[in-house]
Amino acid sequence: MQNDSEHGSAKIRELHGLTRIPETLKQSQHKRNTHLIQWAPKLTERGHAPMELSFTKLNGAGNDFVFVDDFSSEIELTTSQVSWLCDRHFGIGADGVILVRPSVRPECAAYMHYINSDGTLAQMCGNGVRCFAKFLVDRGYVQASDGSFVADTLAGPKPISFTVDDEDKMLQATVDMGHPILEPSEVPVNAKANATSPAGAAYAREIEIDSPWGPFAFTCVSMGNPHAITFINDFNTLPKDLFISEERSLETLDLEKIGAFYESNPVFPEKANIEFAHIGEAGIEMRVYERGCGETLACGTGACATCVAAALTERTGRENDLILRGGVLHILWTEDDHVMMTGPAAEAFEGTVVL
Ligand SMILES: N[C@H](CCC[C@H](N)C(=O)O)C(=O)O
Repeated sequence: MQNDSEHGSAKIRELHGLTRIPETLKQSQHKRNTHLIQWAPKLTERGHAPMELSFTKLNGAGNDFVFVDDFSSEIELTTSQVSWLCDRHFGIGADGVILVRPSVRPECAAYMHYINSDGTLAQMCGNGVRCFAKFLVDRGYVQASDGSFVADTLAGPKPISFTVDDEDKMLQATVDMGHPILEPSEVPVNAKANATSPAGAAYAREIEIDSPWGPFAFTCVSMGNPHAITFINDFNTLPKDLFISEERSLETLDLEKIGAFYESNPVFPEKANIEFAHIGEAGIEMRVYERGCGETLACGTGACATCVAAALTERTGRENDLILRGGVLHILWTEDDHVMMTGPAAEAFEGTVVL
């Protein structure tokens, strides 16, 4: 007969579909009789020798990342290793992992390899590339006195200018995020272009996509990665069960429900980052449900895409403060079609893990 604690553990394991206790857990349970379920791949089951991994934790406006110096280009992480590194209870905790590698482009200082917390690769990461700047400056790969460099990404080279505040160890960077991509087939989104931008580009403007809570109108913009932005003027027009409290506002919108529904909607063949925006008095208020991550406190490419969408739909001008849960990003969509993103980057701590 199982005693209560073993019965309880069996119940938890059953819930999580774990049919056996890893050896390491048996010892820990034996010693500390805990219900800890380790998601970390067991040392003895990796099929390779344990890998010691030094990392640095950085964030841009609360969008946080595990950085790894991979200038030797030897590190390949499995999906389960990325998920464990990003797990906020059993691992380090982050929205994604960034491997810093050499660039093949002579004009670029290094290449940023961004992986979402679910292990999927993404073309670009705006908050991540500002943290990338801080990582390179702090380690002397880029001289602080230079004040600028070019980062290599899957979305192409991104020129960055930066200042370093030695006092609070913060870095402020302005990144040329390049041209917004508006052609529906390139976002990509399965929708016909129904509008033309001032520069003459066809795009999907306020296309209605139905949901169990009614249709939402999305404007679709890529910054190298796909974004779908919906603007909500009056939250009281939305169903009550879309909110986590009686108050109906952007802050109480149940993003786990509505964000997840649209992130994987078949209208987005490569899924999409979903932004919910409201034009406020101090700027564009925005929350984001990210592809491959879920809700994050900020999204740089999402802030860029939302600024472009707000200007395209004549809600605002081409320069806006994007007010996110984790901070404010300043976005300018220039007349010559470059999106300039300005914001902070900070380091939290360094460490070493064994994978
Ligand atoms: N947080 C990132 C975006 C990550 C995009 C990723 N979720 C995807 O496109 O799959 C940013 O600051 O731009």
